[in-house]
Amino acid sequence: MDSSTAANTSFDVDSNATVLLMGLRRSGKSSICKVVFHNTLPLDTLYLESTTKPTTENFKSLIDLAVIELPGQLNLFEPSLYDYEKLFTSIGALVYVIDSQDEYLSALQNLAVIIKYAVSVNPKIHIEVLIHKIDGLSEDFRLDTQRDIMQRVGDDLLDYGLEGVQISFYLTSIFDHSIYEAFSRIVQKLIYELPALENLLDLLMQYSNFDKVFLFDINSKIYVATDSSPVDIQNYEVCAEFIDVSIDLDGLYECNNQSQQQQQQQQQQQQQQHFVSDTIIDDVNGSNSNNMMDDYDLNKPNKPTKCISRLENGTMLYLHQMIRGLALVAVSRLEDNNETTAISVIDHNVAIFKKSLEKMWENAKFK
Ligand SMILES: Nc1nc2c(ncn2[C@@H]2O[C@H](COP(=O)(O)OP(=O)(O)OP(=O)(O)O)[C@@H](O)[C@H]2O)c(=O)[nH]1
Repeated sequence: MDSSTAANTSFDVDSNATVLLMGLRRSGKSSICKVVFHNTLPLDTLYLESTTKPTTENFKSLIDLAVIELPGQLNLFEPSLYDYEKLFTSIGALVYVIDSQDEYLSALQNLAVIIKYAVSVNPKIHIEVLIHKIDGLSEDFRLDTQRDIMQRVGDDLLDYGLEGVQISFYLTSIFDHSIYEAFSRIVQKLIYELPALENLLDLLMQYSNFDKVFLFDINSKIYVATDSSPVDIQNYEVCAEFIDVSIDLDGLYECNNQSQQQQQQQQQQQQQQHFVSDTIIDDVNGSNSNNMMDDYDLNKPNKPTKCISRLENGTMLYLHQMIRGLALVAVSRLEDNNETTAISVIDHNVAIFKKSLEKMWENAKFK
């Protein structure tokens, strides 16, 4: 990949890179925030207290994302302290959470009223519906539920004369990767220049013999972009787990005086995740003391990490830390015999990709 092939475009993020999370009480809003953005274990959300007032969380990644959660008991049309018009005009996406394990007809009525209001004050708003807690439904029943909900929402909008409104539906659960996949797709809609990023990733894939490549936000495991081939959830899972393994190995590499017990634990964890022992971890700048999570503190110097591993089935995983707490993670079915040359080519291409990303970021209007 030569540097002139890398698109020379700047990317803007939506000035409204704010997601409004709504849904009835106990639908799962706080749990989603905790699991996706704070790495809370799903079971630790069981006894979360009810949210009583709007909360905002800010996440710095490729875009500076804000997630506002409105308590389930708030009624938009009761006189209140909150300026809903201002709120709805300033958001990029409305994410409405429906508890699929519960009786959902009242949630659907509530959703239709909210959509009607949202599009009247902000016609450009993205409307995203999470059919949530699907872990409690059988495979067949999940699809039936989705069909039923989509049909009813469509009918309700028709009654309001809003048949043209675009709504995306996702089947989600905090107990598997579906919630990350849904949030990845939602966040991507707020990045204006996503097509340019996808083009760059397509080029990188083509010149580097990758089968799939993701640009991940390291902390949340949301992917902010991927190449244009379809996402296979297994590829996503293996790449997301590889980030954790790389971080663990990075820590191991950093602390020479780490106790033997900790090292054993990390080795066990690595084996559990089916990674073979020929993982190479490398600091691209030549210094050994780095931690990928450092990139989150944007005031700290950027010390990128690279990690390569071969799975038992021969697949190669390649991770390279980028800017803004992001990591490029790729899957390749590269043969063993030409590995060294191929990795040099990949390193070269990835370095060009990273420069293009830096350039895009420098030129971004909204930071
Ligand atoms: N089975 C299952 N339970 C979930 C899932 N997500 C959340 N829950 C559970 O649902 C319950 C309510 O979750 P909360 O996150 O508190 O719901 P909320 O929408 O924030 O509720 P309010 O603050 O009252 O508006 C908790 O016991 C969670 O553990 C899921 O994907 N599957």
